[in-house]
Amino acid sequence: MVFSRLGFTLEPGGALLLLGPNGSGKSSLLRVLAGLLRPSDGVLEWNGQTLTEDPEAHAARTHYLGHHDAIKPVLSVAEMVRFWARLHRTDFAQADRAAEAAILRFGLGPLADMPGRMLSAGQKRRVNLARLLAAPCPLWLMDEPTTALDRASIAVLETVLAEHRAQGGMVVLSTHTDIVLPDAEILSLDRFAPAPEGLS
Ligand SMILES: Nc1ncnc2c1ncn2[C@@H]1O[C@H](COP(=O)(O)OP(=O)(O)OP(=O)(O)O)[C@@H](O)[C@H]1O
Repeated sequence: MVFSRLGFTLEPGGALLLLGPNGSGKSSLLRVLAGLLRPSDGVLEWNGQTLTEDPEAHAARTHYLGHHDAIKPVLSVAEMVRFWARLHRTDFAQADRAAEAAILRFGLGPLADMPGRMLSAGQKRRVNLARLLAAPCPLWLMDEPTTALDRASIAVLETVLAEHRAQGGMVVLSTHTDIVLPDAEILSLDRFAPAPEGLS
């Protein structure tokens, strides 16, 4: 067991910051919240409806950014972001405009035609972050999103997070570094570690 007796509620515009040492369960909790991992006990609800009742609806309203960047080596930056934008919209012209705006927002304009295999670690991470803006979703689940980002890119991300929340979006984010997330509720995973055997 990784954690137990853990509970929280996230309101529109809210943010939850997951903290804790390596192995305390931050990624596991994010995967549970994304519907990728089933908890052995407990429930997750969205507006009173259990997630398992309609997993596709939950996937459609959720962005999950895990440790691995979803980068195709042969696709260009523009093609990858456009792919994500089109996946979430029916109006392709609108999707392409959103993709372009997302690319510019994360400073990827000069790299738009660069194939994924030539990107640096921080550039790959920025392409993944551009997905957030290219395809609007209310719930952002982010596993250490600042990894490999330079200070300027972290500042852009902080602004993007604030704008998302100002529009009623929600964020659950794990990190080992400092990130500005005003009024975020803090969940320290080590507080929910199961008691060692014999002490429970
Ligand atoms: N697929 C799996 N099967 C078995 N155990 C796993 C699996 N994935 C993770 N674990 C274990 O669950 C625990 C929590 O891992 P998790 O990746 O959630 O931690 P974390 O808090 O995100 O760590 P880090 O800060 O290192 O990213 C660890 O002890 C890990 O070994």
